[in-house]
Parts: sequence; C-alpha cells; structure tokens
Amino acid sequence: MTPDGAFVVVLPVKPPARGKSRLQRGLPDQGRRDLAEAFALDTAAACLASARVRAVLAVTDDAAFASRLGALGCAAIPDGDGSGLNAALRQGVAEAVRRWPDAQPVALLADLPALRPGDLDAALDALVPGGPSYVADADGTGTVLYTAPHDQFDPAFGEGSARAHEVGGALAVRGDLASLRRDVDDVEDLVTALAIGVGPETLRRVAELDLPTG
Ligand SMILES: Nc1nc2c(ncn2[C@@H]2O[C@H](COP(=O)(O)OP(=O)(O)OP(=O)(O)O)[C@@H](O)[C@H]2O)c(=O)[nH]1
Ligand SMILES: C[C@H](OP(=O)(O)O)C(=O)O
Repeated sequence: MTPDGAFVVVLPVKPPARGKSRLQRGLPDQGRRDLAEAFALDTAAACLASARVRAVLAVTDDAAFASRLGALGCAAIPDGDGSGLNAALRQGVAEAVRRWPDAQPVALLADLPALRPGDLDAALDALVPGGPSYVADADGTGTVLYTAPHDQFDPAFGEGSARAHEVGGALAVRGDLASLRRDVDDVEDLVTALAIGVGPETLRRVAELDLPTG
C-alpha cells in the first residue's frame, strides 16, 4: 500500500459464520469458518502489500471480524441494505469515493488465499484506463476482480459473472495471474491454491485441519 497508489480495493466479506458454505462439504463447520476468515485476512494482506493500492476498504456485517481487518490496516464499513454482494460493493464504492476521491475503486473478492501482490499489481498495470475491466477466475466463468471509474462502476458478480461483465462492456485482463485468478469455493480449489502457495493465515488453518498441502 502506498500513499500515492492509484487504486482503492473494496473487499467484500460475508460474515465468516456463514460464508464459504461450499467448503462445508468435506470439512467440519469450525474449519469452514476458520478458513473463510483466513482467506479474507490473506487476501487483505496481499492487497495492503500492493504498490498500486492506496487503501483497502472491507465491506462486512461482522463487526468483530472488521476489527481484525482493521488491525491489519484495512478500513471497514457494514454492507448497508443487506441485499447481497453487488449492493454491498456499490455501497463500498460510494464510501471509497468519499474517502479517496482520486483513487479508482477495485472490487476484489476475499476468497483469494494464494494472492500475491505482484499479480494484483500486474493486473492493475494492464488495465485500459477510462472504462471498466475485469479479471476472470481460473475456471473462466466467474470474476475475481472488477474495476471501473466510479461513475461507471456497475458490478455483476454472481454465477456466470465473467460473461456478464463482458456483455456490460468491461475488458478482460489477460495474462497468467494464477495467484489472482484462484478463488477458493470448495476443498478441490483449496488444494489447487495450496499448490500455488497460500498466505500464512490459510497455511496455519490448513495445518490444523490436516489437509493435503499440495
Ligand atoms: N459483504 C458481503 N460480501 C459478500 C456477500 N456475498 C458474498 N460476499 C463475498 O464475496 C466473495 C465471493 O463470494 P462467494 O464466492 O459466493 O463466497 P461465499 O458466499 O462466502 O461462498 P458460498 O457460501 O460457498 O457461496 C467472498 O469474499 C464473500 O465473502 C455479501 O452479501 N456481502
Ligand atoms: C461471486 C462469484 O463467485 P463464485 O461464487 O462463482 O466463486 C463470481 O465469480 O462472480
């Protein structure tokens, strides 16, 4: 994170008590919850280490977890009307524009435990300025990152969001960007992320769970 970074990351985090429910298949509930927290903490830490990122604004309705993100250096606000991910992102961007008016908002999902600051910087460096862009997930159907100047910010996260962002006029960011594209929805994704290399919080939780380390 640099004082002159051009981007502010808006990081949505569903309360870990109920997030990452697809990890439930194959893991105890406490393990799911611990991993949901660890993914968000590792994603936030990678963003905070990015040279292109001025600030990270978490959007979460879990006030206690917001404090933990705050201890890392994130700002945090609650979701707002509770009507889902895209609404929470819009709320986050409205606040980000108030706090950092000259930084472009970047919506980045908080389930990227392998994220490396260099891949985030590379994606942000590759954007065509002046319009919306997105980074598809490793499967090519979802989206891990969406950004646009704030007056064009119109996220369409959800099933098939890569196509939805494309149809909405956003440009796909090309390149390997393996650590950025690896979102983790289930245990199989987690094993793939472990092979790339995950952050310390996720590694610690995985060790407790005795999962394969790739
Ligand atoms: N603040 C906020 N974040 C959300 C919301 N829905 C999803 N997210 C976050 O958006 C990212 C991607 O969401 P999903 O991959 O669907 O994650 P999830 O909803 O925790 O996972 P599942 O329960 O398995 O669908 C994760 O970082 C979630 O924490 C929401 O309503 N509010
Ligand atoms: C939010 C969604 O993530 P998924 O739940 O499909 O991983 C998306 O890719 O837009």
